[in-house]
Amino acid sequence: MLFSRVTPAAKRQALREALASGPIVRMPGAFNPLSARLIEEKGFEGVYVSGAVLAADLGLPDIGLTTLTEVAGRAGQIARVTDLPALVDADTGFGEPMNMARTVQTMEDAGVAGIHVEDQVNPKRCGHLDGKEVVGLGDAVRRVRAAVDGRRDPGFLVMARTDVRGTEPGERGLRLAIDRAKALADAGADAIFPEAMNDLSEFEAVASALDVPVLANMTEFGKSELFTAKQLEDAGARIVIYPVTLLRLAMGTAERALDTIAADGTQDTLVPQMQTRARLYELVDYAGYNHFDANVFTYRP
Ligand SMILES: C[C@](O)(C(=O)O)[C@H](CC(=O)O)C(=O)O
Ligand SMILES: [Mg+2]
Repeated sequence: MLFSRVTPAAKRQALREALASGPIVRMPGAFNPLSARLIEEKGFEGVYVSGAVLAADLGLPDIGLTTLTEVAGRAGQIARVTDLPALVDADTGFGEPMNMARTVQTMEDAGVAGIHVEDQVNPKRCGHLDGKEVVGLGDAVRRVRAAVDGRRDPGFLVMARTDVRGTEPGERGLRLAIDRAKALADAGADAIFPEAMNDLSEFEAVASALDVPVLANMTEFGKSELFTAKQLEDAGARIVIYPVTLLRLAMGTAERALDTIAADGTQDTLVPQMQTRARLYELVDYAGYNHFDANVFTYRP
């Protein structure tokens, strides 16, 4: 049935082991619990819970309006239906360092495997937009230290994201981002998310300068080209996220479908593109609930 029997501690361990060796860890963004089921079935190693998706889902821009309670609630709903580890976007930590400690503990309680916290000022914005601002090194380090000190499960992954790359163009921006990443790793971050890298050589430069795993963000319509998992792995990245991909595809399809219904007066031509009723029931394990009540699953395709 639709819940995971793998404990949060075991999921955290699995993520750490996968990051330490073997192929790159691929994490598509789950825009809801159901899509997390699909991600697991298709053989991915983890699910990503995107702040941009969560905000968009609520009809909000991704500028730090969502609350810890909202994000942890949704992340927990996603984590409970999959055996995969979930990595959650904790934006700037939902407050000052003191809040950061509480953020980590709330995320632990939600059963997720780890979070990333970024060094942008509030209000934050998408890491691939221009005009971002970051906090000073001292504040960025304090956020990471508070997260690391606040966690109760040492297996819980605290990833530090730096948005410094996007604040300065050229070679200097990259150098500053690497320096910041090193300092955040020294402060105790288990992994680094260097945001808005321009090309593969930049991922390579960051990964080779650090002893901790590095994440590559393959968001569409951003600063980075869309590299393959293999290319990123060869460049030294240990984890790749496709944060908004499924939502963008689903919304693209929804928009076109509405146009078709409005134009034709029926959705009839769209039915072959749809996930069938049978497939949906399979994903939610409708039949499994018969264990409690044999009259529940009466559907025959
Ligand atoms: C990864 C990210 O933080 C997210 O919230 O998913 C975003 C993605 C996006 O807006 O495309 C980001 O800042 O890169
Ligand atoms: Mg985000």
